[in-house]
Amino acid sequence: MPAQSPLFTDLYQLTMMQGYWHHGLHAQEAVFDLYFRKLPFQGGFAVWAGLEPALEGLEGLRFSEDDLAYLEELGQFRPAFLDALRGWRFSGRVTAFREGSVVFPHEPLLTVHALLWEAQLVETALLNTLNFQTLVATKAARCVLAAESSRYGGQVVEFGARRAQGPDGSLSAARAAFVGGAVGTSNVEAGRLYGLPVSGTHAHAWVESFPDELTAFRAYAELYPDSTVLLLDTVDTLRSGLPNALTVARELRERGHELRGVRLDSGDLAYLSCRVRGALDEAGFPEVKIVASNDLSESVIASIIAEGGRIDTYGVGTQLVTAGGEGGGALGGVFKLAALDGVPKMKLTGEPRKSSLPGAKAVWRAVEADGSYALDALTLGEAPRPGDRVSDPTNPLRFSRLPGGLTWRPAREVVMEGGRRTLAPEGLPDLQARARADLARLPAGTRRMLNPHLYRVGLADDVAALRDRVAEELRGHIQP
Ligand SMILES: Nc1ncnc2c1ncn2[C@@H]1O[C@H](COP(=O)(O)OP(=O)(O)OP(=O)(O)O)[C@@H](O)[C@H]1O
Ligand SMILES: O=P(O)(O)OC[C@H]1O[C@H](OP(=O)(O)OP(=O)(O)O)[C@H](O)[C@@H]1O
Ligand SMILES: O=C(O)c1cccnc1
Repeated sequence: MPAQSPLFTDLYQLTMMQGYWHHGLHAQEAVFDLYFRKLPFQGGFAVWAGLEPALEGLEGLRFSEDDLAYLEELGQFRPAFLDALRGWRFSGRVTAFREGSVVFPHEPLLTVHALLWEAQLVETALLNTLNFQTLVATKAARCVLAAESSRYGGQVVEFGARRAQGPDGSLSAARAAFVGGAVGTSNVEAGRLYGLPVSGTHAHAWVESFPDELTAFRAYAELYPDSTVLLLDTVDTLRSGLPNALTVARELRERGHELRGVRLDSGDLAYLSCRVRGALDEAGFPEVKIVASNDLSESVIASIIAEGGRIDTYGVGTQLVTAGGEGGGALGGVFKLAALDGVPKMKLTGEPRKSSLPGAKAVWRAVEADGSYALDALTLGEAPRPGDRVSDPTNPLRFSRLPGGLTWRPAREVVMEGGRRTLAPEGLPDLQARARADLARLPAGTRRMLNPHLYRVGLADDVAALRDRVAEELRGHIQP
């Protein structure tokens, strides 16, 4: 959900805001870039998500009288500054990748051109929304790529509400998982809020609440004759759940209905799914789907498929909504000042990996003749040309010359002007479709889970030269 309160920010943004205002610096034209330095999950790509809620949040940002009263209570804010916040709104321009695009480290994913005090305030909420949703959309895309690698096909449903980082974490994870390719969620409120398909089966407690498993299965099927998915493992998957499900499937058919599916929730899911598939097919129920759950992740899904598993739908909870696994947990996106009143700015710092790129930059994506993506490049404006040199953002010693035969497209567009969205809100199915199409355009090695090929983002010489010049100027201030 968008964080629309202007108090959803770190205190220091507000204290700096007051400081800029106090010193008459607040109305300088600032340029801030939002980017991350490292791909999550040791993967080869990220799926950019959260832009819609982020823009919605920016557009609606206002200080209410309650907000101002609370700030006054904190005792650090002067009445004249609080007065200046009355009627304040975000009036900047935002340039960004379209939501659902595949994105890579070191490229500005979103750039804010705004008055310094406006841009400073919105850092926290922008990073909160975009870091988390990009992380979860990426995790979902990884699970979906794994599921779809089966020759029988496979889909992913988000099951994580009970294990998510709080109610708001669960809702935005459900949204982001859908952008990344999940077909729906078990979270009904997420379904309502975002218009996502909701689906589900039943729990062990249902079976335990009846005298025996068959009675429980029959009772559920009676109530939901066209959408029943029976959980097989409360007693014993193969020796009780499966035969009872077959009995119910036959009884439903006699009444003119079909059992929708069965769910496996423990044991060796590859082995069990093969046994269950075989039994269902043999009994004349090839259309009954097999759902699996139990601490699934992209690597477990890939393993089940490599073992010949026959699962149609993977219900992924904890690992998806908490974006677990190596290199997961959080996306380290940052928001860095790149220019102020036209003067390029950068952070140098003791750790070269963490220095930022000064100047207002354009991001370009090179497309091969067959439509696949070749590399991205940052310039100070112009499209890259064949023969231009591009260097690795973290290592100037690694550079190459751009080949010909590529079509260079601006990777981003203006999505907000004067604090108002210029891009009509896009539907979530469109965002999911964009993610799917973009992933398909990546070199296959970049989509690989293990040791993926690293997609190249290069700095054009104008960007690298500006960085070196600003860095040199900053070093000039270092005390001998
Ligand atoms: N064929 C498989 N290949 C790889 N991993 C699997 C396979 N089958 C299941 N797993 C995964 O192995 C892990 C452990 O499975 P197991 O059934 O032992 O879980 P458990 O948590 O001990 O069982 P329960 O949920 O009944 O307590 C789970 O993450 C599950 O998704
Ligand atoms: O495992 P996740 O990916 O988080 O997916 C959701 C899990 O939630 C349910 O389990 P439940 O809460 O009943 O716990 P249990 O299966 O561990 O007993 C369901 O049966 C799944 O196993
Ligand atoms: O519908 C289900 O089967 C479900 C939903 C949430 C978590 N575990 C299972």
